[in-house]
Amino acid sequence: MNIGEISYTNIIPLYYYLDREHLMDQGVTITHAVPSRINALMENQLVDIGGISSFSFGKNADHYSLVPDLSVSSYGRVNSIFLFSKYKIEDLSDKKIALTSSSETSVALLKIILDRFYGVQVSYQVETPHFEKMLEHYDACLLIGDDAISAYRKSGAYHVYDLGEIWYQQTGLPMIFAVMAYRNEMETEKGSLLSYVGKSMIESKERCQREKFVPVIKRVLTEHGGTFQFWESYFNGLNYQFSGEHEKGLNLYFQLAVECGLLKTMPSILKYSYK
Ligand SMILES: C=C(O[C@@H]1C=C(C(=O)O)C=C[C@H]1O)C(=O)O
Repeated sequence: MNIGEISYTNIIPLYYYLDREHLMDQGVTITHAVPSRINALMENQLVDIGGISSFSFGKNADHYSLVPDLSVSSYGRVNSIFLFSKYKIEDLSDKKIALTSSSETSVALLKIILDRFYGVQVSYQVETPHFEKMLEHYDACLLIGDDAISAYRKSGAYHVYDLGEIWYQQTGLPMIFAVMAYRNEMETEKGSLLSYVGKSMIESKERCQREKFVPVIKRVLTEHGGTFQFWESYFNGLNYQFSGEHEKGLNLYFQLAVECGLLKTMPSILKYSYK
């Protein structure tokens, strides 16, 4: 079994307390990469279970199921998914926007927000995430994850929009950026290991929450700098559940994606029930 692990700070709580040695003994490997890469590896059956963009789950819902109770979501500001713009969002008509190549959920979310919530038509181009280079050539850029956090520190005079905040203001529902999904074959091929991995991720998340993320924050500080207070409010602003409200939020996102022509059909959300 190969587990996909997104190489961003926001998803660490779901993986932090995994017993990696035990997993290795079971023949499990772990692949680290940005979300779009994990999504592609899972589509190509090279990753079996992992945090993936919720949009990628929507595209592949016939072949994937959700590990219950897990997501990377926000009710309002997410603080790591930003549109940095030279213009106010309502004045972006006919402008050129650079989209990070690392994302699928937020790329579709931005298109939904501009089309459906602001009624502005723009042109898009996918680019390697690089704050300065993107804004040298484009009127605005979308960055996510740790790229967005470091760009925010130098965003100075640009208009900065948090997509989680806009989604919540417009819909009153949480925005689900990542889900924990597995390829359906795993249920028959690796049922007990799948169950162990899913339960371990839930336990990891719950322990991190009980500890108020302190051990995670200490590790993140050594790798990414910043202040304890910043990371504390970052992790507390994120939501790692998958409740009925999350399902509502995800279904609305999928419905709008279908209406905008970003998804072909409305996906159905299947959840695993542990035996
Ligand atoms: C909260 C975030 O959510 C991420 C956004 C994703 C996307 O846009 O495809 C995918 C996985 C999430 O980890 C973030 O990266 O800042």
